[in-house]
Amino acid sequence: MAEAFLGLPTPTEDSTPHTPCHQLTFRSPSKTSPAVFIGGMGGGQKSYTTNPDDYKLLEEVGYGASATVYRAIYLPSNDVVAVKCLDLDRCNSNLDDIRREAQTMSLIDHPNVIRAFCSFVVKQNLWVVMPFMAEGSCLHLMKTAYPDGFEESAIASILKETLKALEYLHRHGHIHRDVKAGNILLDTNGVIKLGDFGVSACMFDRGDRQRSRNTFVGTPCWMAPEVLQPGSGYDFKADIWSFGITALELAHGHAPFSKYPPMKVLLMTIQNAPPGLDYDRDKRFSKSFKELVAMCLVKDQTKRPTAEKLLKHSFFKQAKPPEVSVKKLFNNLPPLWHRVKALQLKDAAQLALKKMPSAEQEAISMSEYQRGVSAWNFDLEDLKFKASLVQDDDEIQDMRADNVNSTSFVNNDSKATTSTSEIVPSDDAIPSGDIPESSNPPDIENKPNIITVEEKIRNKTDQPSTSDKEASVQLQAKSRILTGRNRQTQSGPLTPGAVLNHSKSDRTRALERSENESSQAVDKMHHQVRRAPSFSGPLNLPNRASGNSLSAPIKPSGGYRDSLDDKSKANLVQIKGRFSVTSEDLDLVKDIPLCTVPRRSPQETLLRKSASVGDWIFDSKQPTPREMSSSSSSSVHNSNLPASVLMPHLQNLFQQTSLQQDLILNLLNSLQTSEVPEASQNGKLPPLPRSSDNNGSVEVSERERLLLTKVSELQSRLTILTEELTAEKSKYVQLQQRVDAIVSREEGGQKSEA
Ligand SMILES: Nc1ncnc2c1ncn2[C@@H]1O[C@H](COP(=O)(O)OP(=O)(O)OP(=O)(O)O)[C@@H](O)[C@H]1O
Repeated sequence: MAEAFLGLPTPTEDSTPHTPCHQLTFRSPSKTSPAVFIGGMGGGQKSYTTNPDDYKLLEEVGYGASATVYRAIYLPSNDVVAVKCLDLDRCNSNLDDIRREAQTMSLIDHPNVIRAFCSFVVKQNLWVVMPFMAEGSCLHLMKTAYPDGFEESAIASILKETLKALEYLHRHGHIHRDVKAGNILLDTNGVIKLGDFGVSACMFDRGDRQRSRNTFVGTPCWMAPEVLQPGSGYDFKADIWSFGITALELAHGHAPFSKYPPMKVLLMTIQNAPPGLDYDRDKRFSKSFKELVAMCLVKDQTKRPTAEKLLKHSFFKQAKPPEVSVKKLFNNLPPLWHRVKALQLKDAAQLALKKMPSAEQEAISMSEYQRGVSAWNFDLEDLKFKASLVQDDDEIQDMRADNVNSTSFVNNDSKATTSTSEIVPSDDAIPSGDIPESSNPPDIENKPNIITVEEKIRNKTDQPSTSDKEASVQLQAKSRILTGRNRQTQSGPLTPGAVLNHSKSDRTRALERSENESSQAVDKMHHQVRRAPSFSGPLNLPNRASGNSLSAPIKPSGGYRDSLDDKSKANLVQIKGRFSVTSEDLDLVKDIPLCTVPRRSPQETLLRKSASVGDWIFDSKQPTPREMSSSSSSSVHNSNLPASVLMPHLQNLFQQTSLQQDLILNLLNSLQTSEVPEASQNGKLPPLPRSSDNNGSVEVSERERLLLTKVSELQSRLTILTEELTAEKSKYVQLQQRVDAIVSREEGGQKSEA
């Protein structure tokens, strides 16, 4: 099996649309060039074709950051399958990468890991055909019927099966990177499989993806600290951390820190003691369960046990077969698709509450978060910077209380210890570039998926919710029926351009949505949920990208060049680093505390306020004050122009210089009035923004260094300007006298002529 992961024999290309599905085939809608590449499927399985017409898509049973999952009928055999429709236009990976990952996914062969029967492309979607897990994910189940989590016997079974899956993947050199309740799938007979491994996880987790979607959305609740640490590598032990978080999620109905905004979650994960089960609050859980969780949630990844070792933990000795402990959880529940609809309605309602314009970005994050979707896509520096700006004392107080209550089982040496009653970052809780790289286990010979944090950061989401069971039962919406044929007629041929064409895809999906002939009201709400992250542009399928990149408003988050859409680019005035200014944003200059600075037109303004975080940018296209003053004065000196021309020019120069001086002074005042100048004069860094509980452990960010440098530059420029201004003033006075003399001379001459 290891060979299967590490390298595949080249499969034979198949160009017949209806051949049994041993291939991953990229197919054009016209079917004239059906086979672009081929994947494989292990022998001894049922055959599935790569012809989309052979699949009748029924109800939607799930959706995530990048995909929508449908229950479907495979018409040739009447088998019920799940078809995951992955949105390829969210992915900048080339087709070879996708093929490689799809091949890997199709070769997975373990009873606890979802495998792909086959995959093929329909328009800009990759369809992945896989077993249908009729009870959906643990997350959906909790949201529907167990908002406070499952009982321990069910948790033990679920975790044990999940751990078997992880042990298998790790043994074959793979990191799942998305272990969470939303990816633990359940079948009616109690079978448990870990999903979302392979195509979506791998193909999107490349640097390209991050480049295409640079703004953070979502929450890093499941992410291991080392994944969040710049410069520190991580390995399969990151999955063990996520597994521990998942254990807490199953126990409480939500992941730890899930009530906090993503930015805070990131800081808390890095700085706080690890979360855990509390001896008092979690009395219903056994000591061995608490110990297991504590073993997984050790910040030093080298001290986390392997999946193999964890499987031998005493907690799993008591685990019953899932048919006994898990199957009963589904009693009396409505069908999965009704539950999913109900959850979507609820999401829509919650999102509607968050539609305050000022909270748009937070609404995006929280919406995704509540839906339990995740993506590995945010800019860590941006995130940290935003996190450092979070000054919500109330929430920080909550955080303290929460940690006091919940973090009582801290284990840094694989031994249980009781935490103190306040947040005291342990050594390994302090972000540091010194965190040791974990040594790779000898049994993993190949790690194609091991990545560095600069390339990709894991981002996972969840939020507790109450039961939707009643609402689900009441739902009488008819099922939407979309056939592969219908879908296929809705867009042009598949080309690389089409695959990456964002707006086209969106339009296509909007058309697909409009096909829905049933349950109009429900779907309207549904669409609102889907659309929510975008806030503009065409209707989007659920995905995080829509919320955080191309169509998202750039003002609240600060846009990157890559994430600016065409419209934004058209208005672009200036981009410097992460700060961008559009023509619309120029008006924001009015936000400067202009106590002493007269309002000027944007064209005259040299320093502009960024739309993103109120930073300032110097417009290099415009002449610097020095250039202006020198050119002005030289033109005055060398000119034989008449006074009537010179005068306005000099007055303008004088006014501009004064304004610039005022502007710079004003800027300095607005920057930590007393601290910054002092610090810069002393050559020290100014104090950093801190959350109240970090004990001074926030890293000095590159941005802050840049800011300080900029302040120093401004100060020296101010000094120069002041000198120049003085010189100009005296020149002005002299010139004024000369002009007066010339004028009086001319007047005298005119009088004498008269
Ligand atoms: N084989 C399946 N059978 C039934 N339901 C499924 C199946 N696969 C996925 N689902 C449902 O669809 C949801 C989304 O699927 P999946 O997690 O694979 O999508 P995704 O876009 O990769 O999500 P994310 O990246 O947010 O985890 C799952 O949480 C689950 O509820």
